[in-house]
Amino acid sequence: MLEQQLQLKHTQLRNRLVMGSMHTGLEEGWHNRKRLRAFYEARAKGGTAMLITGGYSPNLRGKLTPISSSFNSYYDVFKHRAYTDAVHKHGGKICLQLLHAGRYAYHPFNQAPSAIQAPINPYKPKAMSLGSIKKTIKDFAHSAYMAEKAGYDGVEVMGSEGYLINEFMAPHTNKREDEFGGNLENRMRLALEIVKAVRAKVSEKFLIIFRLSVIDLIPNGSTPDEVTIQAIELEKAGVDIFNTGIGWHEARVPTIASMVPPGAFKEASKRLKDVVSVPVIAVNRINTPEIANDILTAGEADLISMARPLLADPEFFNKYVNKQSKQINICIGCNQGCLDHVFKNKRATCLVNPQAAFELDYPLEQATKAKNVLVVGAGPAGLSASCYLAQKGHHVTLIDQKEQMGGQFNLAMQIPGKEDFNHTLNYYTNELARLNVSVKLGKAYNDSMLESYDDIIFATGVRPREATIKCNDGKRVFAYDEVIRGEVELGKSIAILGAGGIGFDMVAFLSEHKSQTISDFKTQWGIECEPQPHKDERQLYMLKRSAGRFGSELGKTTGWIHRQVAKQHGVKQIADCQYNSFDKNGLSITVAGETQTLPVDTVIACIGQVSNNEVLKNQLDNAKVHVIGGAKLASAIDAKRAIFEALQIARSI
Ligand SMILES: Cc1cc2nc3c(=O)[nH]c(=O)nc-3n(C[C@H](O)[C@H](O)[C@H](O)COP(=O)(O)O)c2cc1C
Ligand code: SF4
Repeated sequence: MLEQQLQLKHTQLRNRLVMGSMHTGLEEGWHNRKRLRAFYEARAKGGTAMLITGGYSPNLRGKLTPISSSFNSYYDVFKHRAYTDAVHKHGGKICLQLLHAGRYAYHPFNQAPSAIQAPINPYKPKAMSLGSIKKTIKDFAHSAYMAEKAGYDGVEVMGSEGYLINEFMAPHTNKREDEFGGNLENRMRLALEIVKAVRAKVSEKFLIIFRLSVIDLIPNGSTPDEVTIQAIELEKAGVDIFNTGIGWHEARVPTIASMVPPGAFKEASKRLKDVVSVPVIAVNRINTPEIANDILTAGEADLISMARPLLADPEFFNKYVNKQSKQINICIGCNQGCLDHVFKNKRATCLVNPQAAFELDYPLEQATKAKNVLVVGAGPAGLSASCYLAQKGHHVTLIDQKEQMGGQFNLAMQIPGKEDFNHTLNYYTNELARLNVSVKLGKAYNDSMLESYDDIIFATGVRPREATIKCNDGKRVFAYDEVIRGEVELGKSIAILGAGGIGFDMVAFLSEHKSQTISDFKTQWGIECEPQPHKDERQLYMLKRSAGRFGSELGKTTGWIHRQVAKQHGVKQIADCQYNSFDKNGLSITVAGETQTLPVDTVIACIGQVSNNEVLKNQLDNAKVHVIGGAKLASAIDAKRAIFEALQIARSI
């Protein structure tokens, strides 16, 4: 169980929860030092047993980007003392991750075992010379030595996800003919020499965690048998704990997005556990105490890594151990606030917790005077605003003209792969009760309410934009919300108008897309990893007015998955398209000047939203009226912005 201590050789972990490595964007330079310290401190204070920092390169060439962080000097030692002290003060342990990016390094000086370019990087690597390999081994050892000086309890050597060490292990990227390439013994030599060199440079009590790629999910990666041998040899070389690595960054198999069922990769940790005698950490999409405990009690791992779940809630462990699990703000795997930010060189944060990595920027202070606040609308913006305001000590009333709370959350959680939005709705429902928010459903706003409150927040959300297509023969264009709510009868040949997030969600919904787990890849483990095509009952078309690529506005880390789902289900996509009319023969469209009729029996509009803000038209000049979320701007459904604005408005009242 999560609360059990774990005695390592010389170190005791106070429980089984590890914060997985996360590069937040606060690591570089000196100016964000206090912010990063506050970020780590909050997670240590929240009860997490051990934190692993984001990846730091042991040398210049291994940096992920030219401005990414490295760790190898006394300047770094001095800077990092602040982090290790803050974590130790709260009884936690902290390890530094050493990551050499190899051919994923996004700069022209990148190096790899062989000069084979990664499909996700425009920079072709140079094959490393023997001298360069030896120097890299020394650099890892030196960084570990410095990490111990900085007060770290250990290092995690990053040997997975397709970075340098992993590239040496896999025949896919290692075509060397010297002692570091060819047979398995040679391919794993770099990993083993790094571990031995680190062990020789640090004290006996200093932990070495190795993140081992258990399943590469690329063609010509390490086979399961090879992984077994790698693990056994690495343990002999001095590894104290194994962390599980799943899939290279270039793998076309979802490994962490919301479409991945929680706990999907526990079998990978189990495979490691079966062959080593040191503790093993399970990873990826373990987002509730229940899933964590199932894995621990089944003996599938000894420790549980949660990375994003600790962005979503730094108090995860304390809430669990104090029997307040219902109060945990659960990570929904959306990547919108965290990884999608990192890929845009923005600071990582969290959709459901905009204070993550902004602890010092957006604190929520207690109100000096408790006010009466009315929140209108119980969707993402209204729910979160009510909770933040009540946390500050205000008296909050939340009304919604509907009989059900949740707004757009209710639609989102019906989409395959977005079921976890249910967690967020449950979280807010529980918090409203705990914080004594007065909730009145089925109650519409009217101006007579203005008198009774000090402040009024309109969070009335959005409704679907209606399509203006001429319809004949009793046909009608359906709105996406009525389709998701099951209010209309659908045919077998369906045109989806719009190729934004909702258009792609509609594809997953109509094709009843099923996410795959690691079991589906069992027979192909390490050999062939392309998901198998599905057999669909319905023919779907996806149309958009603009020219260009479908799904170009989707998030970097999930857009490719949505496009892959559409491909798997044989969705026919037509861009640069004008919609003319819809009748019993189908949908008339004009593409590149030519008019044609698509043989569809159903048309669904996923063409955006309009704000539901009519009720406040007369009140815009009123100083006590505030508008947030979709009611303010309906350009796209955006729960991240809604919750962020809710936090900001609560901070200002
Ligand atoms: C913002 C962010 C940055 C990350 N940076 C690193 C990193 O530097 N090194 C690493 O090994 N993994 C990194 N990861 C991956 C996580 O360690 C973890 O494997 C992944 O998020 C899945 O676990 P989770 O479902 O518990 O979040 C990062 C993840 C996120 C969300
Ligand atoms: S942004 Fe989404 S995936 Fe990232 S931590 Fe928050 S809830 Fe989880």
